[in-house]
Amino acid sequence: MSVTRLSFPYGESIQWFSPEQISELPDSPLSEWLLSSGSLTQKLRSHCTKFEVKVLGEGKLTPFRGEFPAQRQAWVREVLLCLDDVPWIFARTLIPANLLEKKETDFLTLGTRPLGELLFSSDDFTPGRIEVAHFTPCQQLAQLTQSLKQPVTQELWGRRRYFSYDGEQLIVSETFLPAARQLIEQM
Ligand SMILES: C=C(O[C@@H]1C=C(C(=O)O)C=C[C@H]1O)C(=O)O
Repeated sequence: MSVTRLSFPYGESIQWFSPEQISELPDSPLSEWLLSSGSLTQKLRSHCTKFEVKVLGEGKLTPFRGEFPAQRQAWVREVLLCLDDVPWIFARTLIPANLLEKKETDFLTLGTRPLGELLFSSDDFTPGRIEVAHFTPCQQLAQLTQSLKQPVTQELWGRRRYFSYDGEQLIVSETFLPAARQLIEQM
């Protein structure tokens, strides 16, 4: 898998909705994956022999318009979650400066360990509501799927979750790549 770090960030500005606002969620089992409340990492691990986090990039960036209104800058982490060498999830996490300061070592030394191991390993972080999105990637993310040899033939589904910690919030968004949707729909 040849992905150039030169293109980080890959994320795009996406319109997120609460599930109730979406007239047609995808059929099950994809809808269950989208709305599942536990750790996505744990769910993914149970469907593969080899689970891998490939870090596409991390750094202090300006969020997209409307992505994190209260924050002018945030620590952004983008990764691919790969199952048996197949990229399933493009994940983009935004951590506000105040929260980064409180848990700096944890976040900055994460590396290829899944963020979920930090967020679900204690009661410190409280998962919030899930939002969903249904979109056609058009810029960097489209180039990324091409470079992964996963052409986008139908809109992608994604989900976004807030996690609260000591009065702060971080945002985790996860986009199901074409290969993931194909394999989930065969389950
Ligand atoms: C939030 C979780 O962590 C996963 C791992 C991520 C990472 O390592 O950056 C990002 C999003 C998640 O899919 C989870 O497991 O639910």
